[in-house]
Amino acid sequence: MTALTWRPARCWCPSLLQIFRFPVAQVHVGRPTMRASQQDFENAMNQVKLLKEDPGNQVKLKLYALYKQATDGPCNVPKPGVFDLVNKAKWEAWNALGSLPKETARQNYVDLVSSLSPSSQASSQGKHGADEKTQESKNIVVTSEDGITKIVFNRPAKKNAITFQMYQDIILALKSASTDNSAITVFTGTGDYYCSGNDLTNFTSAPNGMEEAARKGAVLLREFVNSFIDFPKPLVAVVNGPAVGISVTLLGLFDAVYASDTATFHTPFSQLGQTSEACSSYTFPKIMGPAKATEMLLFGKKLTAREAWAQGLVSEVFPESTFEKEVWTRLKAYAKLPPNSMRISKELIRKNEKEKLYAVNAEECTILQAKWLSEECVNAIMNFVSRKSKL
Ligand SMILES: CCCCCCCCCC/C=C\CC(=O)SCCNC(=O)CCNC(=O)[C@H](O)C(C)(C)COP(=O)(O)OP(=O)(O)OC[C@H]1O[C@@H](n2cnc3c(N)ncnc32)[C@H](O)[C@@H]1OP(=O)(O)O
Repeated sequence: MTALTWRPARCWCPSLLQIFRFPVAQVHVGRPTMRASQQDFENAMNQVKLLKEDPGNQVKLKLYALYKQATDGPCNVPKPGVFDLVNKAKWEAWNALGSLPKETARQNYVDLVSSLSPSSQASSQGKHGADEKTQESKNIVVTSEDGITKIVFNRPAKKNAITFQMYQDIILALKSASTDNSAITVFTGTGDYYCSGNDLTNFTSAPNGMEEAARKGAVLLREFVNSFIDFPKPLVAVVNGPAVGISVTLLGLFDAVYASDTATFHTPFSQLGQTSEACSSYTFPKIMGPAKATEMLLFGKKLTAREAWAQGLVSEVFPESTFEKEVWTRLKAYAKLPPNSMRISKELIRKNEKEKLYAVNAEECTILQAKWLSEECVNAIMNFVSRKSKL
């Protein structure tokens, strides 16, 4: 990205003023601890003007994005042209905040400004030292180190099944990672599983009835998958063990997938009375051809890591004994590549597909919303919950 000029307190460049007015320490994943008042927000804006050191382009972009979100709400202007690099980067940073509420943006802005004390400025300028923990919720852990933001499914006692809260945490983690200092973002799992897919008990607690739960589930799923479609940096899956359901279908939206030879890939949607999601009804036939996609998505055929590699879903398979070492060594090297080149190349690959992906996602969610209310699905889930069936 073209360097964004930093002018300390007394010599503001009017054309860049908007960028520097509104620092964002970090986009909090999880709930803000308190609400910032308008006065806190204005104080923070004044504090920014007093910063003596340039906080770096990434922080300036975050400041800009949070300011716009806090004042104007979600991004509502057309995207600048591909060669208008600075305005495009600003637009992307703002747009990446999606529907983040104004109050949350204001709070994040205030938090960011207060974090830009001399001691915290080093990390916000991308000087990666020791492991910099950016977010931790119980079941999704996010860390950033060596130019890599790592998002970890961390619920090994339940084979990393994804709860309703985890979907929301991942959406926020991706938003934050899209504008942090890292070059690439990686998903992996704790324990023997990569992820066992949707937590099937998500369907069993519906205080306002199943129809309402299914409606909310479809809205959440659509936003969740869109956050993968839109993610601007290289997105890599380090599949450390078996993957089930939505954790498999999402792989079609990743840029690279590295698998241990202990990994398996299983999408038992028909067995569960459900249908495909995460755009897999489009990406899987495209990746592996319709005949192989049918075996997975309709018949629930489980693939070994090598089969998944042969069908183009996995980039490379490593022996379990050397998996972690080899993969992370490679990823650290990739993370040193010029980040903007990688982003732009990804954009070139993704941009012709985006409208199609949004449309497929929307349709899959509508169909699933109805399927979740079907007898086939309810019975399958009840059988799992009452321990009558397993994959
Ligand atoms: C209406 C509201 C909707 C809201 C939904 C929001 C969006 C959803 C969108 C996505 C929809 C669906 C896509 C999918 O992902 S479908 C795939 C779902 N996954 C499964 O069917 C896997 C079920 N699990 C198993 O079959 C087995 O557990 C296993 C993974 C094969 C592992 O077997 P194991 O013998 O090695 O281990 P096990 O003892 O069974 O598991 C240990 C404990 O973990 C619990 N657990 C495992 N997976 C899940 C899961 N997916 N959901 C909930 N719990 C899971 C298991 O119950 C054990 O718990 P406990 O020790 O007995 O307490």
